Amino acid sequence: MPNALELKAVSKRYGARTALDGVNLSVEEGQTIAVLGPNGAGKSTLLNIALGLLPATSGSATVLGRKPADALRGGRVGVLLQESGLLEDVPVKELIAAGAGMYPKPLPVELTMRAARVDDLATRPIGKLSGGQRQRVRFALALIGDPDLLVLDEPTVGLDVEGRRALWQEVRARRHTTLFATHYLTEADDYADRVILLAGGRIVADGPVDTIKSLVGGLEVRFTLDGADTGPLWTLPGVLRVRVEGGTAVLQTAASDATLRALFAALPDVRDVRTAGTDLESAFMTLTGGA
Ligand SMILES: Nc1ncnc2c1ncn2[C@@H]1O[C@H](COP(=O)(O)OP(=O)(O)OP(=O)(O)O)[C@@H](O)[C@H]1O
Repeated sequence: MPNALELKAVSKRYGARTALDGVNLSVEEGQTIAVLGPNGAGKSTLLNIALGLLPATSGSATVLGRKPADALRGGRVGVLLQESGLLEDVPVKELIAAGAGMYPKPLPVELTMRAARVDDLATRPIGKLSGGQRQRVRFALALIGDPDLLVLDEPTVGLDVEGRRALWQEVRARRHTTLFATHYLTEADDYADRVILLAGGRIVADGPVDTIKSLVGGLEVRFTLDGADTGPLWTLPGVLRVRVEGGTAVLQTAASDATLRALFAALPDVRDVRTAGTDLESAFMTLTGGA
């Protein structure tokens, strides 16, 4: 069986700007993959190339063993893109039924509307919906073709807590391959089998969430910086990395006891000291250069 998605040495340049730089990615069927990265990292560009909506400058992309655009046209791929336009005057149910007509084997319209939680909006014109309701309609349109690959670009933007939970429940229930871009690290933590971390158009980490966390390693020691110079913090025993978040210093350490003893010796007045295991947010900050 071919991989759901295969990118080989894919680069994308917009004039002098490199948006993707030699990206290699194999996605097996059934995986749920989160694409994370700071603004401008190349997430949307990667997703659009995977969908065949954007040509790569070099390298190759295949979806389910075919050219991405052919897979999309053949109805094998469901898509939710950021801010994609919807016909304003058309009622919700009519739009989703029209969407169903574009696929060879669509799911039943009513079932899909329930799954995306738009069943109570059936007769409402799109133009009269809130931002979150429109996003749920986009999700219904992504599901309706019962696709083998679901590609979602920041799918939960504008959704309330319950809306987010319901969307991910639905994605998990389908058990098909899903590739999604998100800024919500908790979504990657909770719902992805695998995380791809992009920075500056390159994959800087790729693996299960736990592996990404362990790449950064060890524990964190946090404390209020109170204007102290961060330079000497690098010399404390065990310290792997130092960063500053607001007025808080965050030390990544391989030996928290030794780091703490030396910290108290170096800064006797240090306050608000806390230690914790590395979370995905810290891994993200470290691996993407704190962007
Ligand atoms: N049509 C375009 N023309 C020129 N540059 C572009 C174009 N689209 C994207 N870029 C640039 O390519 C880089 C990657 O953009 P992309 O939209 O893929 O990032 P992203 O990770 O999705 O960002 P965000 O988190 O802000 O959505 C950015 O530097 C962006 O400015």
